[in-house]
Amino acid sequence: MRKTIANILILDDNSEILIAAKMLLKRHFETVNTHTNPKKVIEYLSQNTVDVVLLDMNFRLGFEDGKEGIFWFKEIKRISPYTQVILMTSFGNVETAVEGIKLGAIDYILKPWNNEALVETVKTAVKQTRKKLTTLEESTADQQVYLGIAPSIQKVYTMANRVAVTDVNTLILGENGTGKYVLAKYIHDHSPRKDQPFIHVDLGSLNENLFESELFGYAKGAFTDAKQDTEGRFEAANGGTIFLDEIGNVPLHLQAKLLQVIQSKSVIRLGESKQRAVDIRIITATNTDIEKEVNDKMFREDLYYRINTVVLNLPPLRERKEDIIPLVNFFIEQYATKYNRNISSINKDTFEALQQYDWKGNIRELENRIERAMILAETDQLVLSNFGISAIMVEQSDTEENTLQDMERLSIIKALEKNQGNISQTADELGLSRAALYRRLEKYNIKNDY
Ligand SMILES: Nc1ncnc2c1ncn2[C@@H]1O[C@H](COP(=O)(O)OP(=O)(O)OP(=O)(O)O)[C@@H](O)[C@H]1O
Repeated sequence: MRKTIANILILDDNSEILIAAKMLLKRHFETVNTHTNPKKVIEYLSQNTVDVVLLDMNFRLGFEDGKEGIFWFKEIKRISPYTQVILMTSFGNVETAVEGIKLGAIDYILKPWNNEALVETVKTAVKQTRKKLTTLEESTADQQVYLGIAPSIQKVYTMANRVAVTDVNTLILGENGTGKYVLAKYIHDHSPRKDQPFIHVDLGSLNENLFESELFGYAKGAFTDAKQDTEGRFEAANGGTIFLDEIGNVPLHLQAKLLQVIQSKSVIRLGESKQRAVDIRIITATNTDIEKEVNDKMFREDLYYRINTVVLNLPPLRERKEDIIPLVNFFIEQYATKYNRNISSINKDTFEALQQYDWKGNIRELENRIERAMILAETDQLVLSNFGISAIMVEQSDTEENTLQDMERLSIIKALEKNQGNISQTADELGLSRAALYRRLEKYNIKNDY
């Protein structure tokens, strides 16, 4: 059975209910998580996109009037307005559930539930969330992008402007949250294909069963659930751009199938033999060290050379610290509008701490933390605790980085000494290219006067 790609969260204090609901829903939806603690759920929602929450109305014995459910329902909607909430209630509490519906819950179900009805209710809710998110994506299609002042990022966007007007295959590299999707969309929006579709496929989230049917489409009857002829994502992108995200996570045998489409610019739907030509521009991205994957024979070399005509390297945020404060201001402005908050300032110490913090999750983490701060702030000035960051975390991230950098500096000096300043031998010993070694000598201000 084809599972619906969706993230479902079930929140109930009764672990038996959680197990039963998870077992049922896991058969129909890609990701199903459960939780007994509503506070943890709020934290999870501020970091993740959740399509649907199934929310129990009563948490503690003796508090069975459903009021707690309403409280947590409001919290969920405040943190994640696009998530749909289905209330779970017992017969005696229908009135409170109806109150929840008036406040915006999509539906309620009575415990014990009917399995089929529950699955259908969740499916309808997922569709609603998707509709809202698509509208949101469309309305933010020409959302402002903060390009950045650091030379490393400016180089990337200058290059992006140049490749945008061509059709060359472009590979975007960067850690999680560095803006690979944003850059791919930017290239599309600045290309002659901008009025045609931009199709984003997260290859990492497609399991093997879905891979071919999602990408290549299928003919009616090709498998049990194939009720009608359906085009795949490559065909949907015809005339425009397809963005193949997380390409480094595709298993070897499926890489061959991708290579074939990229080479021939045509697809064959499952259950058909007819080739269908597609006019597409291909942008790929990964956060893996793809060259290493190629060397380790985990990624096909021929596919790598197909996709990497131009490579754009997005630097992590900790290596472009000059962009942290402008990005903070950028997101404050966006979320002030979204949450209707009159916040425009941060105290100086907080600014400094934000700049020191190492942002392992890059721009995504920064954006999430600012959104959280904008929701939680009690005054019109943001303080560090609103970001969920403590002074200790800042200090640790700073010393961790320093220690690592100190260690790297020291090992370079030792290797240089040992090889009496010979750059090629030193680079070899350190497993670096000559260029990479020169960059580090400059970065750590090491003079090679051996
Ligand atoms: N230049 C930018 N200007 C404004 N917002 C940005 C920029 N780059 C990234 N962001 C924001 O940061 C978040 C992460 O960006 P994006 O999804 O493009 O990163 P990614 O590298 O594709 O992440 P992942 O590898 O985890 O999929 C998004 O919410 C995006 O809106």
